Amino acid sequence: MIDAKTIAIVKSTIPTVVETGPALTAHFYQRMFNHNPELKEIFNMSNQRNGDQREALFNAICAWASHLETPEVLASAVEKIAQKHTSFSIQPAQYDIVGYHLLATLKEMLNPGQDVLDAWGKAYQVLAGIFIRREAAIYQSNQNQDGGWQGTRPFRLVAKIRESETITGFKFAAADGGPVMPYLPGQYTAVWIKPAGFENQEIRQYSLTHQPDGQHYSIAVKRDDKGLVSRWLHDCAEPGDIIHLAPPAGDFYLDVTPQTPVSLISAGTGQTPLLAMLGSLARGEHQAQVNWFHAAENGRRHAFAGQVNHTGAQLRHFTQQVWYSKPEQTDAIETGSIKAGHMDLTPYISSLNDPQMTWWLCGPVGFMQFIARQLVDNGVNAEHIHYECFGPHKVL
Ligand SMILES: NC(=O)C1=CN([C@@H]2O[C@H](COP(=O)(O)OP(=O)(O)OC[C@H]3O[C@@H](n4cnc5c(N)ncnc54)[C@H](OP(=O)(O)O)[C@@H]3O)[C@@H](O)[C@H]2O)C=CC1
Repeated sequence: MIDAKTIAIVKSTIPTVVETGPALTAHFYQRMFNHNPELKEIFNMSNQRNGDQREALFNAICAWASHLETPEVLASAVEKIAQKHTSFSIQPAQYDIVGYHLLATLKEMLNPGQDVLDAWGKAYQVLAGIFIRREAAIYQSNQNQDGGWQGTRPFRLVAKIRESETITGFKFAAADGGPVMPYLPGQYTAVWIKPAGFENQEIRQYSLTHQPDGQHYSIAVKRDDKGLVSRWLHDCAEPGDIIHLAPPAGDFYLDVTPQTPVSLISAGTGQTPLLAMLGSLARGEHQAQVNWFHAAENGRRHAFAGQVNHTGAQLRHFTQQVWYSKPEQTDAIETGSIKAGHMDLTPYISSLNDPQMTWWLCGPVGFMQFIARQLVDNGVNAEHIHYECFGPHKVL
């Protein structure tokens, strides 16, 4: 609980902090990486370069400062971040480092006086305590599961499967040959790598694409010409290689009754968490309607078509529609379920808009905004729309 005086002081300084925003976060990160360069092994340095990480930290701090009296409003945001932190194996001592540099940054940039620094210090300690306790609980729960572990565990790459021109699947088994803990459909693992030639260790989250089998984890990765980790996985990783993985985590997972209708809506590699959801619906012999809507550039870039057809065929009530934004002559447009152009759900929403329908979105943020707008404009209850942004979270 934070006392009223502290809340009043922190709140009174929010406008100054917002005004100084980008300069403040730039100073903070520069300071922290200068003094504690070991943190470069944990932070995604690509997100540092494009500013996403800075924006995310700044937004999180402002959200916290604005809701000091009602922290429960931030419960789902806290859970999302805590889950992600566990895949980075964040430890309590790292909160002390961040807190130290945060206060030093406020002092150096704003020189607001000791009362203000003390108030921000107290508010930060409370927030850090919430994360530390939640993350400790997740670590403990992972450790206690059959096949669970804390931190990272060496896995052997057992298969590398080309799923489209740009997307490749990677299947891993624990290097010790032991079982691996289950996960919920939609959760991710994190890949930890530092191959020769990398300046820092890099950690990236990838959604788990298949059903838990107690022995393997499968992910799928789009090769990004500028992406350090995706290029390494595509171009260098070979079956037999040892790669370290974090335990599965994430708060975006399918949690529905067998009677709940489900629409899974994705673009590009955004389909990866939804593939696991589709698989779990088939495995659970889902009673209600299941719809698969997917956008890809063209047939060469349309991954997992076979897996979706195969899984969909096991479902009692299944429909599928696919859109190609840049179709090629060889693509069978307007035959079967493939259309040209961007995804347009308008013709489907009214027929699908069972009040119980749940909508699960994953893809580029702009795509999810585009689809969420179509849904909401056509009367879908926003509370039935679930989505995930990889990288720092955005509100649709
Ligand atoms: N668990 C998670 O949260 C995961 C999230 N992702 C995210 O999913 C995204 C996948 O990206 P990627 O595979 O590169 O997708 P692409 O850029 O290849 O896009 C796939 C399709 O979506 C269309 N599209 C993209 N943006 C829009 C838009 N604003 N409105 C309408 N249609 C759009 C594209 O059309 P066009 O050709 O016109 O661009 C294309 O047809 C990434 O942002 C990634 O971070 C991926 C995996 C897991």
